[in-house]
Amino acid sequence: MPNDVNEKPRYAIAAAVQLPGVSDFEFEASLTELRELAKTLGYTVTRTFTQKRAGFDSTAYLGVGKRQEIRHFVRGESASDADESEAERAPLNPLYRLSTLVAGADDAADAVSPVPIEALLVDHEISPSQARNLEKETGCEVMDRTMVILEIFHRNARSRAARAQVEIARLGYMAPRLREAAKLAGPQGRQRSGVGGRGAGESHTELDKRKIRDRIAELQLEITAMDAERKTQRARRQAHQGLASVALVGYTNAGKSTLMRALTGSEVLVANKLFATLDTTVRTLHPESIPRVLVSDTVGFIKNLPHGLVASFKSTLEEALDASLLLHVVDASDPGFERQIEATEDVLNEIGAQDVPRLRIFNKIDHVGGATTQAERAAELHARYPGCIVMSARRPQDVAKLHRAIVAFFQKDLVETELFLPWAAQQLRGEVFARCEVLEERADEDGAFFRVRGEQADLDSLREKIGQA
Ligand SMILES: Nc1nc2c(ncn2[C@@H]2O[C@H](COP(=O)(O)OP(=O)(O)OP(=O)(O)O)[C@@H](O)[C@H]2O)c(=O)[nH]1
Ligand SMILES: [Mg+2]
Repeated sequence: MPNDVNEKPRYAIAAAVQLPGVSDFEFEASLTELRELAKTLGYTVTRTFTQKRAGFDSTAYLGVGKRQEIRHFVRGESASDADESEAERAPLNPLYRLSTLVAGADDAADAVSPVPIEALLVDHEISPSQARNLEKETGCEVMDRTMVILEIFHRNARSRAARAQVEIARLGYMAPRLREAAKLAGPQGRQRSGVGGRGAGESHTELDKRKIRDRIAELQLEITAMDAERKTQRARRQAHQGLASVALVGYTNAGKSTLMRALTGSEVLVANKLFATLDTTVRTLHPESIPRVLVSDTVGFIKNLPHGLVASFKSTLEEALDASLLLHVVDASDPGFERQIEATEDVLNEIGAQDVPRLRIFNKIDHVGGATTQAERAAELHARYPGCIVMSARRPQDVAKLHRAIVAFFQKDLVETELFLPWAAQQLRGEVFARCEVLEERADEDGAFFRVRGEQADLDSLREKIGQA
């Protein structure tokens, strides 16, 4: 968003534990994604600390050694500074720091960051106490994957509905963290007094927790009201135009909004950022078809989408449930696209959309690089995912192909028939063309004959009108 460019650079480091059973590829892909998420928040990740462990350290997620290494990198000091030699303390000298950067030697275990580190991003959801201990030991603010995602949603939420949904998810994330803080705070955390609106014996934390519960309830009411509004709008749309609707769903940054623009000629937000879209927008497929098709753009998915967000965005995603066809957009140029397909399908199942027909769209084929050629990748995808579409949203001929596929899906159920329009009913001629695809037209002295293709319901209602005319 607009202020990103002017903001001063902010630096962060990333850390992750590689658990047994997680492949190197999967582990790296997830870390790459965390760095992308960080970039979306305005951070540059200067270094990544990784560690293989059988499980997370219960106290502070990472093992003691790794924690010390990070502290040293961030603060230029280690836990055992007292008995450190002069040579070991040298990294504190700014000139030394600069030289390590220039030499690209910052991967060394004893390196010190040449730039101030504002945050440590952890590639898992960790417990509040793990986060706090890690923070204490490393000397910098810790954000886990969930918090990073929540923060992005928070920044990108524009509409009232999206803001309310994100706030609920954030409050849900915060609530247990308050509880932890209360436990640790001990007796001081539990001031016993009845002043300031607090009930007798109610601690600050309990008060805060109550406030959070109240706020969540209030937001939920607001959302219910907005939902009702949305439902009415949706019902009106459906009554008006029949039920032909498709929803673009898929992993964040796959190109859903770009396709939405290309398919409908509308100006929705496209950005090379994660979770650029948080609201559902609905537009008509362009050029218009018979039947008329509505296209909706939806919020993107991601691996381990925080549960609070899935729940909060359910109403937004309901648009996807209502669709007659889901266009599952996949970034074919992303080496981790299979994992992204899985993550998307998990969320779709979670919201109960498993039975909605789906068309897989492998987008960004123009962006496939490396050892595989675009033709090879396309052939491989067609073989593995029968019926899929492989395309680039940047090529008009590909967009036209997708347009045809969408129209064909909705025309499957159309019936072909003949209509006779007597000269006395010519005022309905416009309606015939609007509701049906006219394949042939001929006329005689009584009126006009049309060979048409259309939906059974539309044809029935047209015949009735003609009969009454
Ligand atoms: N090379 C290439 N880039 C594309 C293509 N389609 C989209 N992009 C780019 O990919 C980035 C993300 O596109 P969006 O359309 O915003 O993606 P999205 O799926 O709506 O993302 P979210 O709203 O974050 O879920 C943008 O920089 C687009 O310009 C394509 O076919 N080829
Ligand atoms: Mg988008």
